[in-house]
Amino acid sequence: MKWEKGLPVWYDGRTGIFLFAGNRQGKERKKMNKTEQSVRLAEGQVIRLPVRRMGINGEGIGYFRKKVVFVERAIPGETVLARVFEEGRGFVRARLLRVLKPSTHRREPPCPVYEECGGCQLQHIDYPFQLRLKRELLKEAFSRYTGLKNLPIAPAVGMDDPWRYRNKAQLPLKRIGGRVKMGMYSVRSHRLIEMGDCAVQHPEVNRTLEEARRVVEELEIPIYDERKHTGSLRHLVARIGLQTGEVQLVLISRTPDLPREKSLVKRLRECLPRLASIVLNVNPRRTSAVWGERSRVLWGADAIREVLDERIYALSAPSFFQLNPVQTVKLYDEVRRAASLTGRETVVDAYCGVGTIGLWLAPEAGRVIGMDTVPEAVRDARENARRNGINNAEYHVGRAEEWLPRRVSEGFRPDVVIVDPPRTGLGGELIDALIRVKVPRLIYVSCNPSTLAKDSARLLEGGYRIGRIVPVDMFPQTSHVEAVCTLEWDGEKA
Ligand SMILES: C[S@@+](CC[C@H](N)C(=O)[O-])C[C@H]1O[C@@H](n2cnc3c(N)ncnc32)[C@H](O)[C@@H]1O
Repeated sequence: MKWEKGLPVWYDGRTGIFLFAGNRQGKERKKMNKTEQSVRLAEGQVIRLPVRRMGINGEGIGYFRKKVVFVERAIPGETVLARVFEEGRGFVRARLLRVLKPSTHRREPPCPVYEECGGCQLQHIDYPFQLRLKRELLKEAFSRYTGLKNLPIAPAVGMDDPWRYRNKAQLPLKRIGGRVKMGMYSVRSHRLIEMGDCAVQHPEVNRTLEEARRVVEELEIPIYDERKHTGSLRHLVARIGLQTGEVQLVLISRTPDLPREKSLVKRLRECLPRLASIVLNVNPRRTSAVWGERSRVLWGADAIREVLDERIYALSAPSFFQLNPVQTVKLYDEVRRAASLTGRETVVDAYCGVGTIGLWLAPEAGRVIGMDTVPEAVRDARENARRNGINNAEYHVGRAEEWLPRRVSEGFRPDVVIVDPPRTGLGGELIDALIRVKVPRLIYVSCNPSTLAKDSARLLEGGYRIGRIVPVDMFPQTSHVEAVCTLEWDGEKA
């Protein structure tokens, strides 16, 4: 007999289950017949689990009696003791109790709030192994959705220093007692975890947010209460141009104005001399979405500037921009390599944001056409083309899944199409249009291995073949994976 957290336990070698004395589930389980035991794995049971691989959310995954078991903070290669806390269809979630056989890649997470904060998932794993696991995630996703096992997936392109890389953070606020608190929500909850000096955010982003929080508290700006849907200020957002040092602060409010707005702007400017822009974004809805549709500049410029490899980019508050500028250069270089342009091609930059990828390629292309649904981003893209002396690029406001099929039906035939969609992936209409148009080179930039692999499976069925897949680590310490997947039109197959 062993002891676990003050309870005597028996290990049943046949089932691999630890049975607690006095535990109803344990007693009932002893009475079950063999078939029942092979399928039931109830809440509270403690199991011994060899961890086989990493899940998309960074959890360790093992298999127990044909069920997939997810255990947060367990590392592939380890054997752990875990307690089941949730049973789903064909899977269970279990909490890590003890690591019986630790991985050589396990390390002490440097962040003091790592266990509570939902921001990072891999700080307990050394960085080289994080990169290997991310590559494996892509491999598994492609194997599951396309059935292809030996795809040419390159080693993940990592960072020399995988800390303090994030150029932007958006944090919710809460008034608790007399204090204004700010932080991340802990996993699967709205419990606010104060983060202090976040180890993956740029120090200037941390400083801007903390100073702004202090000023908001000092001026007693009313904070939004999500339960009652009252108060004003919901989130603070800070973004920095790493090369220019310019900082933008966005105040996201339920109400169209903030009380003491003038004093607030004055104090923020006094406390934060690197601010180049203060914007109020209004989100009056009862929603967990952070951003509202309308923005108003309270002070300074409407956009900050960033420089990537000698190109300058304007970034308005609502426009998307990659969160890790150091890796963005490597990501776009990878896209340029994949495109292998000769100067004559027509290139489509679908989901273009502020035009970054298209402008990276424009000097080597005949013509670049980009589109995005956010009007501010398209305005930035046009301005960015002008500022960089690029006159063969045009940008449109529109949905890629509507724009491209319409143009294809009018006879438009691009040579290279780059798609860089949100996590949800490409729409069916866009995939159909890409199959109809038979693009010689289709470059899919993705931040979600599952949708990338699912969409690729449909493109493969339609006549494309996969050239190369390169993971680029845009988000060290987290389980997120970015990849550049090159697809080529396979004339023979079609
Ligand atoms: C992952 S970002 C990529 C942006 C850009 N390629 C870059 O590297 O910065 C996705 C972009 O798609 C835009 N977007 C979302 N849905 C869209 C759609 N249906 N059609 C076109 N653009 C869309 C978003 O506004 C965002 O700018």
